Amino acid sequence: MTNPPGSTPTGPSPSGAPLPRILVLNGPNLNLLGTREPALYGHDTLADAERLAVEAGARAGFAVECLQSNHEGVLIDRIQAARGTAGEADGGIAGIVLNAGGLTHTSVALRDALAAVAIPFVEVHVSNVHAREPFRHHSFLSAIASAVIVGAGIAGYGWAVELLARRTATAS
Ligand SMILES: O=C1C[C@@](O)(C(=O)O)C[C@@H](O)[C@@H]1O
Repeated sequence: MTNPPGSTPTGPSPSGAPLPRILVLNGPNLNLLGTREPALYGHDTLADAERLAVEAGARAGFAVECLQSNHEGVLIDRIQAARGTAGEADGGIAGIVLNAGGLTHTSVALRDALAAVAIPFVEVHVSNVHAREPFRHHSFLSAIASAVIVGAGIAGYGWAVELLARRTATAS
């Protein structure tokens, strides 16, 4: 269900006004969800996770755009492109759900991009990273995240969208 950047799978609101958008970004190896180390990550696929996010967005009046990439720069480019778009005519990006995979534990550049755009984001991990190897206990992203959801399986994607939708509605 990975959509090209700019797509709005849930369409305009009944009034015809564009829906605000939530961007669901997945990093390296998350395209393998469902077949990758199922004892750790379960059998649900990335398409299943994205479907939960789209459905949660639709219930809350948000369009959801999904992108997965194994390349750090692609993720950073998409985050940068979202900067300052929140009020734009196409709805703009009001929030980001991010599972950065292994980049979570290594990428200062991804953190810098998120800090630069100042768009609220929820960090999601399918597995409980704190119950795993020590190198997964540190995240470069958590300190600047609105919230962190770990170990809830793919349910975390739907909850993250719901949380961003609520917080965005409260903030405006
Ligand atoms: O790729 C991943 C997946 C992950 O982000 C998760 O969703 O549990 C946890 C990371 O440590 C790992 O590198």
